[in-house]
Amino acid sequence: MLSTSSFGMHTGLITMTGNAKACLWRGITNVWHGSSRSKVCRLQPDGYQQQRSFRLQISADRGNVESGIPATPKAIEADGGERLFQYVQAQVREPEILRTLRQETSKMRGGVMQVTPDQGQFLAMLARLLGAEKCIEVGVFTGYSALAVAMVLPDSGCLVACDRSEESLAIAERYFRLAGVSQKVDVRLGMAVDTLKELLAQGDAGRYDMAFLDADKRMYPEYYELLLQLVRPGGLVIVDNVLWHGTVADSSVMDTKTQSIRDFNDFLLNDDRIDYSLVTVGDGMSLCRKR
Ligand SMILES: C[S@@+](CC[C@H](N)C(=O)[O-])C[C@H]1O[C@@H](n2cnc3c(N)ncnc32)[C@H](O)[C@@H]1O
Repeated sequence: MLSTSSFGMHTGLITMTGNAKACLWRGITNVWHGSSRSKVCRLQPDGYQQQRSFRLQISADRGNVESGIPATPKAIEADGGERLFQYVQAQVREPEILRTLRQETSKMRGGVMQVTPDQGQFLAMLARLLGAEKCIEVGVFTGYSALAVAMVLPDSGCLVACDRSEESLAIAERYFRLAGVSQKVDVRLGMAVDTLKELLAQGDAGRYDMAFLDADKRMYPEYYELLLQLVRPGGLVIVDNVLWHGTVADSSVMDTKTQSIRDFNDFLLNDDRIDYSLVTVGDGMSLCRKR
């Protein structure tokens, strides 16, 4: 059940009770089933979804005394996550072209799928830290994360951008042109597994510095194995949505998608081919550095 103090306005408060959780962004409502705790979230005036796993996950859980791990990081606990998320987004140096793309995408059906501004900036930072020349993205959509990375690649660099949606890629390509990075982006329309296998067949194993995985979640294990072959030792495979709106930590949620992400996270935790760090940026990103 949804109730709201000013439903339809960009700054309204939504209270979620019963068997529904909702997260709202510009003019679009997404409701999914989950636990019955009452939640509050604020509509976004600026076109990005609140992908705050922690905010949705705040519970009566006060942490584990035995392990010494607190319930939530101090800043989030003090704030509830809401203002802090807004504050973090306001600290992003978002180029105008990315802001325009984000705002256009947020009005589209499925606009919630694009990464948040801090994620885009974080990916660009990782590409710079790696001195990346060759990157791959699996799951481009309208191109926010791909553009964030392509913009920081050197002129000699290349991003292979994979997606199966012609319609989404058309928007992405328009923005690549507007940003003047088209020559650095190799757009591949089709099923991403086929594209990755083609790259391996043409001898690209170990040639990539960084890969970003943000497509169909149940295929993550297969993409990951292919991407791990494509990146060089010391290169990064970055996996998005590994917290799945916080549901991975809620033992009452047992749907197959959540469970597949939990299983995949556990697999990464134990994979000794990589150095591994799960960071709570956006909806959770796993950094997998190939050893
Ligand atoms: C979460 S969105 C990607 C968001 C994007 N990274 C961004 O920042 O806007 C997932 C994308 O994966 C694509 N996708 C899903 N399954 C795919 C597959 N099997 N092969 C290629 N692309 C796929 C979808 O078409 C969709 O555009």
